[in-house]
This record gives sequence, C-alpha cells and structure tokens, in this order.
Amino acid sequence: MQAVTLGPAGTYSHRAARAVADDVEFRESVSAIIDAVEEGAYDRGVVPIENSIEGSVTETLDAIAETDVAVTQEIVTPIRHALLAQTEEFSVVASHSQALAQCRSYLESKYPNAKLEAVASTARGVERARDDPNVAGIGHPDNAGGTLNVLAEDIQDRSSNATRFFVIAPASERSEAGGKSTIVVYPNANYPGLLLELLEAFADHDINLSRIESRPSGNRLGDYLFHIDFEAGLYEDRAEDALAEVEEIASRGWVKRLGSYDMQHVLY
Ligand SMILES: O=C(O)C(=O)C[C@]1(C(=O)O)C=C[C@@H](O)C=C1
Repeated sequence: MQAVTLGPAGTYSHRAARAVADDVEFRESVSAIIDAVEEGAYDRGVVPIENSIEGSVTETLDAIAETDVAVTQEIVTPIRHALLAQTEEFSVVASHSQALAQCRSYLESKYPNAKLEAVASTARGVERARDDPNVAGIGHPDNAGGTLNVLAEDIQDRSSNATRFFVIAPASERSEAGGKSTIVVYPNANYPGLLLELLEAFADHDINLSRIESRPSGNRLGDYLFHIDFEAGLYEDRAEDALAEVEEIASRGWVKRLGSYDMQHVLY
C-alpha cells in the first residue's frame, strides 16, 4: 500500500500516514495530495481535516468538495509541539499556519517580538531552522535530529491539542460500511428553515451528527456548501432514509457521499 501526505518527512501528517502504509511519499499541499489520489497515483492519501484548537482545515474541506475521492478512515492523533532551533538567539519562528496558531499564546508571551513565518508544513519550518540560526521551527520534537536543540516542549496553548485526519482513496473505493459517514451537501437554495430541514432529516431518523461545517460555495456571496459527518454507516436503513430526504431538499444542487469509515486513535 502506497500513501501520499504532507511533506517533507517528519510532519504530523506523516506520523498519521504511517498507521496506514509502510510506503509514504510527500506533496507540499493538501490540494496536491487529494489531486494525486483522485488521479489514482496513490492507494491512499492522509490529510488533516480538523484541529481541536484551531478548527477546520479549510483547504482540505474545499479540496474534498471539488474533487471525487472516498473517505475510508479517520485518524485522531494528539499534537504536542516543540520549539526547535540552533540557539536561543532567533528572531523568526517558522511553521505551518495551523501550528503557529495552536501556539499563539505561548509565542505572544515568550517571544512577543519574533516574526512568525507560515511555511508549507511543520517539517518545512524545522528545515528552515536547520539551515538558518536566526530561525526557530515548531514541530514534533523528534525532528530535532543531531543539529537542533529542543528549546521547549508542549508549547501548544492547550494540552489536549489533537488533530483529526481523513484517509482518502480513489472514488471507486467508497464504502457503505463503518460507524461514521461524511457527505457534502450543496442545496443551491436559500429560504427560511433550509438548514433546519437538513438537520431534521438526521434527527427524525435518530442519527447523531458529529460535525457540520459551512463553506462558501464560491458561486455567490452568502451561498454555502455543508460538510456533514454523522454517526451511522451508509449501509443502514436510517442513513438511507435520512439521505433520501437530504437529496430531496438539495434537489436544485447536489449531495456527495464520501463514504463510511471507522475511527482510529494513533499515538506516536
Ligand atoms: O505541518 C504538519 O506537520 C502537518 O501535518 C499539517 C498540520 C495541519 O494542517 O493541521 C497537521 C497537524 C497539526 O495540526 C499541524 C499541522
């Protein structure tokens, strides 16, 4: 099994991907990962979807809505960031924008004058620190290797920091089996009670929602797509009945079934 995820080696995505495949390759953006899986170049892709401090990874939500892939598994991992640098004398902190945001309070209190630099991934920020004594990176402490010092550990603003990843596969691998499912709904309509009707379709069939997120459709201001995760498999009658109602409500737009899957907790 060959998987693709956010690189270079040493990202949190890489750590999650190791639970899925022995052979892991890298891309520099979530969209590039999802495109590569859609084209069939890899069996699996691993992409971050949501963080417990910073919320949704919007690049992933948008790419999943635009492409045709399957979600085959969910992975939840704790995220414990370290500050890595050659010396204490740095003026720039480089990391993924999500990681910088997850450590916002720590950075503001300890390094209020540091310039924050958003790069493609935490591992890319650590590489910047390895190349430049003026730069510190934020990432997993194992990335220090021999050349960087771990100046501080557990610098995320909440100790319970965790990120949820989706394992994606080509659309042909969509499954109806699993305890959870994900759909994207584009109603292409706007009237009082539209969202209530969508939610009632699940409530009426006794299905618990675990996440609902609205994203702009990009078509016009105030027009939205809804990303919905719910706790039922698509093989279940109650899910089929609820989705029939959702499809009726969205008859002017579309409903994309990304598949059913189970969740795995990965510690590293
Ligand atoms: O840069 C990384 O290490 C990633 O795997 C990306 C990412 C993210 O996009 O949320 C993954 C987990 C952490 O929340 C921080 C960054």
